[in-house]
Parts: sequence; C-alpha cells; structure tokens
Amino acid sequence: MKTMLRAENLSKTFVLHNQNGARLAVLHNASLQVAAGECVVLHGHSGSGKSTLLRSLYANYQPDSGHIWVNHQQQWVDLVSAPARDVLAVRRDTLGWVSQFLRVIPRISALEVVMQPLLERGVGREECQDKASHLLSRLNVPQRLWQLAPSTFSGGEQQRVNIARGFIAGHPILLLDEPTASLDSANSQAVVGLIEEARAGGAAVVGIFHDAAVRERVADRLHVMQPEGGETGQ
Ligand SMILES: Nc1ncnc2c1ncn2[C@@H]1O[C@H](COP(=O)(O)OP(=O)(O)OP(=O)(O)O)[C@@H](O)[C@H]1O
Repeated sequence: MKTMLRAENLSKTFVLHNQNGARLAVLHNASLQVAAGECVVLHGHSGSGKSTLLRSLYANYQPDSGHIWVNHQQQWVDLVSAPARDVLAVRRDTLGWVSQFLRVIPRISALEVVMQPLLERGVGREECQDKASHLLSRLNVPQRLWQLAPSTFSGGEQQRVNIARGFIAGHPILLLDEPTASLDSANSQAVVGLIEEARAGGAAVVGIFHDAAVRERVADRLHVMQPEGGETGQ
C-alpha cells in the first residue's frame, strides 16, 4: 500500500522558560508510518505524548529533531524543514486536521465555516454549499443553526461543525484529535461512519480516541506510546 506519512525519529522536549527552565522530554525517537486506507490510533496513558505527536505531525509543534515526510501530490515534503508556504500548501491539499475544539470566528456562519477548506481550493460556492449541507445533515446539526455563527452553539454542536469542516475537503491524510470526545453515542457513530468512508476512499488516518469502543472499531493498528517520556514505533 502507498505510504502517505512517514515520521522518523521525532524528539521533542518542552522547555518551560517561565518555570526555571524546567525540561519535559515527551517524544524520543518516535517513528510512525501510515499508508493510504489505513487508520493508526495513538495509544498510551494520559501525558504519554499523543497530542504532542499529533500536533507535530500537523507542524503545529516543531520537533527538536527528526523528519515528517508527507506524500504531497506525489512528492515527499519534510514538514520539519519545509518553509511556511509549503506547510500551508500541504495543509490545504493533503493534510487535514480535526482538533478537539472549534476555533470560532465571530459572525461567520456554521455553513461558511464548514465550506472554507474547499473554497480555499478554488471549488465553486454551490458545490461547497452542497457538500457542507450534506455533512451537517449527516452529523445531525439542525438546519436552523446553519446560518448562525457557532459561538453560541453547545460543545457537541461546535464539535460537529468542526468535524464537518475537517472532512469536507477529502484530504488524503487526516489527523483526528479526539473527534468524538464531546459527542453522544449516535453522533459518535456518525463520525465513525465518516472515518470508515474516508479510509475506504484511500485516506490515511492518524487519530486519538479515548473511547475504547470507537478505537476498536476504527483502528487498523495501534501506535503504542512508550511510558516514561520515551516512545517507540508500533
Ligand atoms: N505546549 C506545551 N508546553 C509544555 N508542556 C507541554 C505542552 N504540551 C504538552 N506538554 C507536556 O507534554 C506531556 C505530554 O502531553 P500530551 O498532551 O502530548 O499528552 P497526551 O498523551 O495527549 O495526554 P492526554 O491523553 O491526557 O490528552 C505532558 O506532560 C504535558 O504537560
């Protein structure tokens, strides 16, 4: 199967400058490969570095060493050393991200928030709107909310807008940070359905899922984080 994402020997130590320079070694030579059509779930105790690894894969955190190779339009790009404009291009076309929380933009409607990643690719408004409506319906976001800004939505409603936004562009690689954390079981099932479809369509998925039932259903493989600040592959 085609490899889409290859992280090699990632190390990350946080230095807390405002706390006497305390150092927290979180990742030590973490390596991970994900193929098209595969879902790898990061697994380990609280504080073992799952979010740190996932954020590094999205280039939100800069590792101290190592490489993050992304198969971007048939070319390998190393996110650790790529210039910012290349990171943005990879995020627009190849690497999708669903965070735990929606970053709400005042006065922008839920529909518009969901459409944004596709609009940025130059897709026509009508098609974006159709896809956004379809996703919001699947995720049970009531139509009366679609034209409203999500700032007043419940936590679960905001999260479902966030998930619709994360899935709309059909990115070939998807990074999912606890996408079902604030959802009830019916809505979790809807998200699981989206993940399964994305995977069947060839997406490479890396995720964190605290819900064991969701994890067992979506994971092809677990990537076990090594306790005590170290970390190993699979
Ligand atoms: N931005 C940061 N600055 C300093 N320390 C951080 C930062 N982000 C994470 N850490 C530390 O790194 C360690 C790993 O955190 P991380 O959030 O990656 O763990 P996790 O496995 O995702 O945990 P959980 O399952 O509880 O969400 C923790 O000890 C945390 O305090």
